Amino acid sequence: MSESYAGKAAALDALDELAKLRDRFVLDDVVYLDGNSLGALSVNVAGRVDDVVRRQWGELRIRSWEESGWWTAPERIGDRIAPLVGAAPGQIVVGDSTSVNVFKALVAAVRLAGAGRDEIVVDATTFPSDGYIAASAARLTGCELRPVEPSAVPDALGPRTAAVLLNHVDYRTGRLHDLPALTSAIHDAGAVAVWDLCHSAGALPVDLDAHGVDLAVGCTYKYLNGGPGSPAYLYVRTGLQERFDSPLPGWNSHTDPFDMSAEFIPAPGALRGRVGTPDILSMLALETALEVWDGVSVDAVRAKSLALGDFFLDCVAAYVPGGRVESVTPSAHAERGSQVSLRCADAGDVMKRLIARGVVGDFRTPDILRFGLTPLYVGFADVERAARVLGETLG
Ligand SMILES: Cc1ncc(COP(=O)(O)O)c(C=O)c1O
Ligand SMILES: Nc1c(O)cccc1C(=O)C[C@H](N)C(=O)O
Repeated sequence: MSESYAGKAAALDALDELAKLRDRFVLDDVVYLDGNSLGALSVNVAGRVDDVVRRQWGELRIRSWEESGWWTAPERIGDRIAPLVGAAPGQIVVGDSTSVNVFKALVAAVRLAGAGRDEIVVDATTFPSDGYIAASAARLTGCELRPVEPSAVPDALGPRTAAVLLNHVDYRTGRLHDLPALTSAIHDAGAVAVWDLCHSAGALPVDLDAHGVDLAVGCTYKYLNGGPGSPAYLYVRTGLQERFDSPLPGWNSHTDPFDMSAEFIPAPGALRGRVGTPDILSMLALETALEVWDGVSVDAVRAKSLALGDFFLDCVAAYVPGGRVESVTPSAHAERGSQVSLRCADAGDVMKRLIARGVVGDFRTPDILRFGLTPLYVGFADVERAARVLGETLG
């Protein structure tokens, strides 16, 4: 049986048009299925960081803010991310962590919603940071916080709803939520839609502009491979930019930072989503990491991601003794992100054993084995091996 799945994997890899992209990354013979936590290093990054450190910083020093394009990096790199999430230029700035951008977006969303709306709806299954920040944002803005399962959000909306914070893909189960339908329901209720794209950007089409999303945030260290702690991003739809009132106005959000005036006059457009001095080393590493996307279509990435997920699940069904694992990731393509999550007894120990045998995924409490599928560098033979080693580990 193992040979037949190995044979199928080889045939699928031979037909895979994205397979050649693997050479753009620094990889070894480990099966790396943790790109949904930390994406792999792309080959161009080390040289760029070396140049930024030695020449731009070491030799040009302060001149680099202008001459090396440091000052405009947040919006320039935002525009580089924009096509990957279906956004026209001028709507994304890069900087700060996702958590900080969730705070900016959510408080700004409540301010955009206006008087009389005093309720924040938050995804009840959310990644913890978003939940903690939503609770704090609610206290700060005098709103009530309502945690609601994403599928129940339409029924929970009402005239009091100011803002809704949702995850596009659930970090634990890999479930993809219906962004177009939920955004539309939120708008019908007169509220502002804020989406967290951490687990979807770079893995599947998001189409922010087409679906009229108001505000969005995401990290860049997962499917965008920006590196550990690489800066996050904030999307502010063009039509809302002039009313976007950031709860963190810093000198970099000002229309004329070097005016150093006591009065705050927000920068035009998405730039007002900036706060303080950008983290240049991480930001320029990210800019270089994004070069791997040159000539790559997000639709092709999505098609491969789904095929990898289907094949992995087939291999798991074939190799893993019955009843030892249960997929909590929906099988329907329209409901699946780019990971497969398996519920498993002793999942923490099982993952340690997999990692010791060269299959790297991760464990999420209480009982989830998480396998991230990054189509830019994961192949069908990788997922066949992962399932085989899982079967041997549990056998
Ligand atoms: C969905 C989601 N939101 C927010 C975060 C937090 O991101 P950060 O650590 O960049 O603040 C993460 C991951 O850490 C995440 O998966
Ligand atoms: N940001 C991370 C980190 O610095 C260390 C380990 C993991 C992470 C993560 O991103 C976790 C991730 N958001 C998750 O989906 O679980």
